[in-house]
Amino acid sequence: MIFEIFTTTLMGGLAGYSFIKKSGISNDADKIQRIFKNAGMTIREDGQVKTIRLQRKRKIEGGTEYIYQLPLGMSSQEIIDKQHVLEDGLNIKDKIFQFQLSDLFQIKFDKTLIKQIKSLSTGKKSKKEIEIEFDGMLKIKVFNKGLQERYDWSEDYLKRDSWSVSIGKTRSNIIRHDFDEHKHLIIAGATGYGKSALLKLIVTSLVCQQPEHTNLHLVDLKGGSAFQRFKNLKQTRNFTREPEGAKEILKDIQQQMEEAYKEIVDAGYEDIKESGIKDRHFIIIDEAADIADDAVAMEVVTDIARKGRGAGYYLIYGTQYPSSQSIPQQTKRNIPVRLCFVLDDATASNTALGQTGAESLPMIPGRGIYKNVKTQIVQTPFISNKEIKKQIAPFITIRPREEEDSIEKPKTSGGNTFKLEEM
Ligand SMILES: Nc1ncnc2c1ncn2[C@@H]1O[C@H](COP(=O)(O)OP(=O)(O)OP(=O)(O)O)[C@@H](O)[C@H]1O
Repeated sequence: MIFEIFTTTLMGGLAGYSFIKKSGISNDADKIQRIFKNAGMTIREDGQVKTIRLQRKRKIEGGTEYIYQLPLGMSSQEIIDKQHVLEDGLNIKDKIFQFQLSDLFQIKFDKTLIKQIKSLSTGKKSKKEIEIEFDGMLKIKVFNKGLQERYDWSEDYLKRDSWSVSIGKTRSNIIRHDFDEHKHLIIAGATGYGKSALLKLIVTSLVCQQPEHTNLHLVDLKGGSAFQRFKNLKQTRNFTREPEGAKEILKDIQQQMEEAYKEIVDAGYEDIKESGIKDRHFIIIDEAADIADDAVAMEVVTDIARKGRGAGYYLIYGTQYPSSQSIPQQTKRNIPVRLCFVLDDATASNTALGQTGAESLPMIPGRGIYKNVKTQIVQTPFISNKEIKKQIAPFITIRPREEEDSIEKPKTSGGNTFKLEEM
């Protein structure tokens, strides 16, 4: 019976394979070339239409890399912006049943055999995903399967005594954001795709990795539920859920930051790293759009983005409504590193990321684009509230009631532990 199913499927596969081969559409290199022409990714030179030229291809883990030469006058950014057009083109089905010979060879003879054959015959294959890079040559990596849809955070991702936080996985790498190197971070994304989860993960990691030197200023304008669990951490210097409270805290931080920077410079150092001071301050704002109308608060945000790096005041700025109001131009210029989950449209993606792409991410919580030097698609680790509770438990202080009340107000001292004379 099993043999019969297998041989029938094999014959069907062979027929399908030879049809696809004949029509030339199984070949991703040909498809890419056609997509470029059809989508107008061409230039005109001496009256001729020119597009990318395939130089070579090679097998990589999970797919194939195609290496192209760009014609003079075509920009790689233009191609990166059209990644979704390429991806859609490569995933267009030419018929209901579509499988290749290689799919049949991957069948495992175990108790899932029937399921595997069924999924082949219903054509439920994983969507192909691509990554584009330009380093003088245009490299298009085509992966036969999508990125892992979820992975759980574990303690192994912690890097003790470091400001480098694990924030995602690509197919081949763990991506870490090193706050001492890249300082600020903008996190954008439509509601429900992992922004708050990532902010909680960052706070937990910082507290566990640098418990003695992390200073948190938490502005939770989404109702206070996400950051509430961090309110009584010994590292929490300020906590508010109100836009008005946020303004007061921000003004106070601005003053502290300026004093700290002056001390560093007066002592003859260029920045906090050079001074050897170990403390760092993280101003974490969840829903920046809620203070976007407040000119004073926004002026302070821009100032921290501009001057905070030298003084060790780092901004982590989350919003689900990226716009020119919620992320002013100057703030954007000073925060080149972004992590963007799926967004409503290309305009929002352009605002948050400086390029399109976030609008066509798959609707998978935790799937995002991390833009640093390179632009990479990542899956962020998932950390449960139970795990957060376990990790931060050693750092919770039970505050006397009076102090508990005052944490909503900015603290003018205590948060700033810059003591150069102690070094
Ligand atoms: N990295 C992840 N991997 C898998 N699932 C995730 C991940 N991050 C978040 N989720 C799931 O998505 C849900 C929504 O996440 P989260 O609350 O972080 O979204 P959000 O973008 O902050 O939304 P909102 O703005 O409405 O709070 C979580 O409850 C969780 O179930």
